Amino acid sequence: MPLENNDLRVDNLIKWLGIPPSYTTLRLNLRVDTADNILSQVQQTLNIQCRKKNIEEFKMWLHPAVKDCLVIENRRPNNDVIPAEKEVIVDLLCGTAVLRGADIFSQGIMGAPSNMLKGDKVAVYCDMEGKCRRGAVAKYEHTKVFLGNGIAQIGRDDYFCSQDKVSGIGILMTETIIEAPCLDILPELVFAQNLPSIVCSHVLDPQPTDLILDMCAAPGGKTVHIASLMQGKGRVIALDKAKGKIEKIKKNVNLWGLDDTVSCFDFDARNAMTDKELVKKGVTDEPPFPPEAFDRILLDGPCSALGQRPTLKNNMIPGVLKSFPKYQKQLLKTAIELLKPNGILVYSTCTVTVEENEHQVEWVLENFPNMILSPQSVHLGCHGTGSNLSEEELKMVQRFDISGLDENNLNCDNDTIGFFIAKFIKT
Ligand SMILES: C[S@@+](CC[C@H](N)C(=O)[O-])C[C@H]1O[C@@H](n2cnc3c(N)ncnc32)[C@H](O)[C@@H]1O
Repeated sequence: MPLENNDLRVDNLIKWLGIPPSYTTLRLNLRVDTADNILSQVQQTLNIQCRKKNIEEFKMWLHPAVKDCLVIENRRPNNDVIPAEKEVIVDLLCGTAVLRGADIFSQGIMGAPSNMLKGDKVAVYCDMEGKCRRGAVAKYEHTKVFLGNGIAQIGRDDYFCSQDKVSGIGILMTETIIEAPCLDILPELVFAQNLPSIVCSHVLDPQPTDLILDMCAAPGGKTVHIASLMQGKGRVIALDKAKGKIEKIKKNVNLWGLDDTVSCFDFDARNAMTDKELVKKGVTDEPPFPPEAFDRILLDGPCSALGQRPTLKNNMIPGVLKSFPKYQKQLLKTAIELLKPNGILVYSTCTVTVEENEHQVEWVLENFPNMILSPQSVHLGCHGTGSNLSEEELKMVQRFDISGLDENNLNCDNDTIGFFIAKFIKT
């Protein structure tokens, strides 16, 4: 949509950030079955889910341009959902997941009335201020947002008073403001991932003989995708600075049977290149690595995440926001040093700021004359914006731009999260 005025674009951005995308996308494990067969298994599984919730079945189809992507259409029911009398409070994280189709796990319940019994219809609210104490009984009087109604799977006493650890689904969401499938299904066959993230690994275009570095890998969504596209051959090295997240990558790698080709390390990727001593000894198989060691590198690093949808509340403070570009440059510099000549670097973020996106591309082109900006083979997003990049260069980067979304022109390629992808070749 031609939104010339910047203020209008910001208003539009804020509006759409608060609303979840109208489509859910799943990445398919084509190493174990065909796309058509996986689609019918997903359909059967979700149809059972729909019958249980007494809602219409979801429409789904294979994405015409992304071979391992299944698209499911979410719904915004026309009739208003009237809140049930008994109120359950969940935290912000859980509330956001509900808007994208999740049911509520027992651990996600913060407050529930003393008379809540198994089978009761309850209204679920998200605690916007983080003030609800676990086990609260009284009606929550701080700011809360209604998410929909659900059916309690066990009574209040079983949640908060039982000696046994309670797990599993606590509230089955049956009447929601947005109807989206609950994606806790078929983990060996499908991985819930936003469309731009799926596109990102295709842009890297990993080849079976490659040695690939995934610099900021946790929880491993793209690591697993890259290794799958390499057909279980070659090698992927996955780094993440957060030690606690490495197990998550390993779990995802293991689920799709890719342990033999992926190695995971908790390591600060800014320090992933080493001195010349190790170079003399040849390529090491753990970090740090010698210069020019990798055929392809993905830098899907830390960012302000301002493209995530829905965002019910944003806690970003200016100081933190401003710190990202400098940090990303440190990672970019290391990535460029670690890349072989003719190697490919893909830089991506899930944020909308020009400083973390187009300006970083400008910085790479200005400071590393051996890096050439390259067109992207799956290009579903818009062109870049707001920088000194030439028209030609802006066309080569890919921006999933929610500030330009138009109610009357929504499709699975544009009604998704805000995301940015740039691809470089090292000469
Ligand atoms: C956007 S997330 C990555 C998502 C991941 N690529 C995926 O697709 O599942 C960014 C990650 O960067 C990690 N990180 C931040 N600074 C890092 C650093 N200096 N070195 C390695 N990882 C870092 C964070 O712990 C976080 O897990």
